[in-house]
Amino acid sequence: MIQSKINSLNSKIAWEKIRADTELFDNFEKNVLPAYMNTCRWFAGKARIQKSFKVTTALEIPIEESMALLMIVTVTYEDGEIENYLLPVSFIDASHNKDIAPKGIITLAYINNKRGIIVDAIYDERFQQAIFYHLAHAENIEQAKGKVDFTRGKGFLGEDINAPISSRVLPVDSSNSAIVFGDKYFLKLYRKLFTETNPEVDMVEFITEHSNFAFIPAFAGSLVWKEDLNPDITLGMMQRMVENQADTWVQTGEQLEDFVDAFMAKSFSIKEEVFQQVELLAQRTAEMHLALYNTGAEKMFVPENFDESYRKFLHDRLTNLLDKRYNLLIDNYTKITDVVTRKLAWDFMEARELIDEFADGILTKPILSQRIRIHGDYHLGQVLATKNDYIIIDFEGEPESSITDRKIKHSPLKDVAGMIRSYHYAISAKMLKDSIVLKFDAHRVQTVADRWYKLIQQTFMDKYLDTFGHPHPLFKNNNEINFLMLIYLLEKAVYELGYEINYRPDWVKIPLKGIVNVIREIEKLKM
Ligand SMILES: Nc1ncnc2c1ncn2[C@@H]1O[C@H](COP(=O)(O)OP(=O)(O)O)[C@@H](O)[C@H]1O
Ligand SMILES: O=P(O)(O)O[C@H]1O[C@H](CO)[C@@H](O[C@H]2O[C@H](CO)[C@@H](O)[C@H](O)[C@H]2O)[C@H](O)[C@H]1O
Repeated sequence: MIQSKINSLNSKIAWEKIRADTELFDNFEKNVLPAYMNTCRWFAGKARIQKSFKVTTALEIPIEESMALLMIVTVTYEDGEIENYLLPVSFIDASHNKDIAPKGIITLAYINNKRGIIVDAIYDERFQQAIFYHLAHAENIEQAKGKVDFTRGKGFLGEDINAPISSRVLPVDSSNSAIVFGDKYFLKLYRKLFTETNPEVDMVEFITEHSNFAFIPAFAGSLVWKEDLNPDITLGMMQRMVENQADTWVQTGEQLEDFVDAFMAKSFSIKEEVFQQVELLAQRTAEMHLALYNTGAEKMFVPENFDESYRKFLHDRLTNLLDKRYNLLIDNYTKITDVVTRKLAWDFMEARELIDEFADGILTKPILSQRIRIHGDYHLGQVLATKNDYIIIDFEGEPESSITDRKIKHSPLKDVAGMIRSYHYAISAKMLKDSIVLKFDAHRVQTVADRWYKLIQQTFMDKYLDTFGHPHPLFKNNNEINFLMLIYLLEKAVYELGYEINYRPDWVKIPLKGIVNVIREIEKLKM
């Protein structure tokens, strides 16, 4: 790994003109950035062999009496792949004595005879306020190349355009960074950048501007770097801030504690309140899909058929994923020590032919259901629980897919499968607790977990489909619904197998059981 070689940066040039100091930039790229970025949670390349860090663009944003630079840092890896990251930076003079979170301090610096620190500007209040001001006034800031275009969405309240507002960084470490304004607005600054509009902005803006669906945080604005001859690059998006108790992964986990207590006391009990919540989430999910089903919409959102090219895409994707996961599983098989997990792995490996044959149905079966833009990475962690309802967030799409693939239309059943898998995870993870595993026979624990899962799955599916009413062009008939659900459940569980092998080996059993559940259903269809 590349290490930092200096403690401070020096320049005789004023900070506002710092781009002219090529020597400083060179130093920054070689000696400061690698060390700093490797400490950041949002930098996804930590485990890879890094070759270089280059500031390929530095967009200028005026801030109170100074300037912040929205740097686009291009990271090149040894295998030749590159990634672009957004790093906003500003210089804070020591005499201003600002209280900056230690993780925001990039380096000490002497700039134009002034001692200070170069910081990640999200921690600099001047930057926070400037961004809010530009969003509120929907300004364009001209750059050496193109402009930074700030837009204001329907979710931005007129009363806030000129009113003072407090700002702070949300202390949640995730793949992006968030600044919160007056507990009213949530601004996400994207860290990993893509040379196309981020799907999240497309989706949130579309739902806010073209439907009455109120269960996403309304779109309040975005900032985009636009250059005539190149695709737009989305830098950030602002939504209304949602007061929430927790996400539904946490909520479901808490409810499952009651279920586990009942099980320990030898009874099977799911509170009526739990079924009501599952139904409400299913209803909101269906309503989100109805908001996205807009036959009069522009091309990006108009519903499409299961044409040949989509069928081929879906089939290729599933079979490629299967190839990758079979190889990964074979490579890691000896690390699996648990007998039950080994047996599940065997069941999966032995079913390759059956799965391939079933997957070929994607190419050959008549499918008259339609497809639309969907959430794409839908699970319990992507839904915030408010006092009495749910708010759906994080429309960035599947983390492993390219931006172009994330914008492909699917049957909304793919989202449903994501959520059903998540319920399966919730009960399975809970049942892995030592207090249960050590006390009860594995077969009995599995039977009880299956029973919980089947009831919840059925409750979700029934309410989801009822909300659409029958028939609906998105779901031609039950045969298609069942076939597509199995395909998407399989795809998701096979994807998850990779995630668990790489990040949570103790949980490998969960997606394997999900895959084997699908195999058993396929076998039943053949009988
Ligand atoms: N509009 C919002 N209002 C309040 N909190 C939010 C909002 N959007 C996201 N969050 C919080 O920020 C966390 C990260 O948001 P998410 O959209 O998942 O970002 P990332 O893309 O960084 O994963 C969420 O789990 C939630 O706690
Ligand atoms: O939320 P991300 O987009 O980062 O998704 C990744 O991490 C998820 C875990 O946080 C992972 O989700 C899997 O585990 C969840 C429980 O932790 C479960 O609710 C999901 O159903 C399951 O897929 C996701 O697969 C991964 O891409």
